[in-house]
Amino acid sequence: MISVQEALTILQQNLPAPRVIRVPLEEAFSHRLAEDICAPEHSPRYTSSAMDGYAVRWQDVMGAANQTPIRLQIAGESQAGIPYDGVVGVQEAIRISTGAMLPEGADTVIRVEDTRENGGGVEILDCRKQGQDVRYAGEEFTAGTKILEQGQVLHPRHIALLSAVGVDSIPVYDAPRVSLLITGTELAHHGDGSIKPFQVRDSNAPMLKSAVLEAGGVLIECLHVEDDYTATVEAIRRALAKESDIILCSGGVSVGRHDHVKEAAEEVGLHQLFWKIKQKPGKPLFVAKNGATLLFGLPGNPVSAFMCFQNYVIPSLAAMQGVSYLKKSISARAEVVIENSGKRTDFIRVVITDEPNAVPTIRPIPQQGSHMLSSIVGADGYIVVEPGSTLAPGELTEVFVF
Ligand SMILES: Nc1nc2c(c(=O)[nH]1)N[C@H]1C(S)=C(S)[C@@H](COP(=O)(O)OP(=O)(O)OC[C@H]3O[C@@H](n4cnc5c(N)ncnc54)[C@H](O)[C@@H]3O)O[C@H]1N2
Ligand code: MOO
Repeated sequence: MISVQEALTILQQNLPAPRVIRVPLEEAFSHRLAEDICAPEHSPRYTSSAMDGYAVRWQDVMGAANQTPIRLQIAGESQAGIPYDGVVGVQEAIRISTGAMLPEGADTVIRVEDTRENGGGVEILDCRKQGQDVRYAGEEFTAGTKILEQGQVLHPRHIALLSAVGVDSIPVYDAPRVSLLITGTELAHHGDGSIKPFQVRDSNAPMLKSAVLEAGGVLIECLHVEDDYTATVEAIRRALAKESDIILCSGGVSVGRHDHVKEAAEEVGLHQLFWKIKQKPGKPLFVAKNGATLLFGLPGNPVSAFMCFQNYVIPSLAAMQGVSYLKKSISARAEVVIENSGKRTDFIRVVITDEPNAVPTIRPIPQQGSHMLSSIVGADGYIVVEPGSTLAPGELTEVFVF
């Protein structure tokens, strides 16, 4: 059996390289940028008005006030999308809408509220400073400025920024392609109304499907096989033929007479990277490789499957999307004594309590069985405690957050 660290290192050395694809902006949501993006255009693109009002020359209106209004001639209009094509002359005003292009010759905008129209003219009743309510071309950033960094996950606000400056398609990391293979003769669908007393509802398939999506992967297919060697061989062969980056198997990796995943994987040409890690839960995790495809044989116990997904599959999927091979962690203090008197590294599920102006504290979930899903639902993360080691109350430790 190898250690947790050895397993992580082997995995890191064998990860498929990230694939870069160019996608139209409309399809970029939730992808990760593969390159820095520089703005092709200034923002704003042109100098415009921030308010509805009149575009004027500061020289003509300075000093205008309620008691001493200044009258200008209205010479035209600049509407958003229909600019005024002349030049603003002496003592002229141009009606202007919010977002409309500031006409040549004007340098200041007077809001409608600070004016009074009469006849063909307008009286300016107030003005504060030259350039008021003008938005200048390039004032946010100029063309060529770096606006987004490689690795950024594209949320709606990032997509808005890219479209505002005329980016039409972008290089992103392709979502890793994942095939799921759920093994187990005892399994029944979660919605099965005529489940037999000796059957188990399949919670790994729904969990892993959503876990893959949450980690940025794309699910190619989800196959179910009974604990049958030939069926398992065929299912893995099929997943390989689909050019999966990752084949994620559930169950059938221990030493029972009906555990076939390891032998079946080897039969179709995957070679073992490791099998069995000195850890709890998840001891029989099996990882194998064929070309650019990695196979994870997750143990069938639902908590073991989840914890192996957290500790090994998530960092792998992240690395395949251009993110360094890291797990998200925080520092926290133990509330109580936490010890590992066993022989395997223990992934102890903990509840995190935020403390005002202090380091958060943690306490273990009381029931940690690898068949008890409540041990991960009731927890906020896990700590890694080596065999024979003890955390004293108040001691700082690293917590990997779910
Ligand atoms: N003699 C030994 N037996 C076992 C060992 C060992 O070292 N020696 N290791 C134990 C450990 S640790 C684990 S973890 C399990 C892993 O076994 P498998 O990966 O072969 O998983 P299965 O036997 O198929 O199932 C185990 C358990 O999980 C339930 N299960 C399976 N699939 C699902 C699913 N999709 N949804 C919900 N529950 C599932 C299954 O019914 C079993 O109860 O092996 C130990 N045995
Ligand atoms: O890996 Mo097992 O999870 O210890 O039950």
